[in-house]
Amino acid sequence: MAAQINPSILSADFARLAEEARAVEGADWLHVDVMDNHFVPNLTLGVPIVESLSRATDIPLDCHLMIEDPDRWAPQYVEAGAGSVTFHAEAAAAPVRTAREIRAKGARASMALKPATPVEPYEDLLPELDMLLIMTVEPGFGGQSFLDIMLPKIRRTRQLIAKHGLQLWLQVDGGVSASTIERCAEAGADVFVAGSAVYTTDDPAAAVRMLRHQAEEATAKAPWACAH
Ligand SMILES: O=C(CO)[C@@H](O)[C@H](O)COP(=O)(O)O
Ligand SMILES: [Fe+2]
Repeated sequence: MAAQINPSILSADFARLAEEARAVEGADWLHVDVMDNHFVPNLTLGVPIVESLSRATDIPLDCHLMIEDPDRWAPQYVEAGAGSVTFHAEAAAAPVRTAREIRAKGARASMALKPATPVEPYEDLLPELDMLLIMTVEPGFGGQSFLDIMLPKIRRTRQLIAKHGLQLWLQVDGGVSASTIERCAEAGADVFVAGSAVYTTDDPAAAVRMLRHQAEEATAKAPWACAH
């Protein structure tokens, strides 16, 4: 699969979300960070804004739920128009049921792991998912520094995907920029969330194109991609 770049609107101007979505034309997905001030110490937006945003843009929405009780809320984000819904493993009481409900409603099901959460306990669940998100910062805020110590987890996850012959997408989120995206791609990520690296530039669409180019060049040289 070609590298996908998902700009995070957490770094956009929330008063001009429709315009900010247009500014990243060509992006694969628009990453929408939903925070409830309980699972993470920050508060962003909820179902009504996702509904409006999905009407305002043709770019599919990749909703990253950093909330408690995602089992209850995740299906509502599919109904609101999200094409992909990510819930956190640390917050879900019934991740298999929640993933199945997301898929049954017609969206891609994805699960996220905080930096201290290992992937291995979830190996048997991977076939239930369309994407796994490895957080490369502690969730809650944009503009943080990329955690290099997550690279081994990305590599191990890519090996698990190969071992089971899965079509699972592997997303990284947090501190992804021109200076870190190549390391992520080499390690095995194929979906890249970038907030500040896209929205703090004068030309967000050009930043998306540049990040995609860098990721694809790095992937072409990566041992995991050559083995395909
Ligand atoms: O989920 C989160 C933060 O919790 C992210 O999606 C951030 O929005 C990424 O921002 P940058 O680190 O790319 O600035
Ligand atoms: Fe996110």
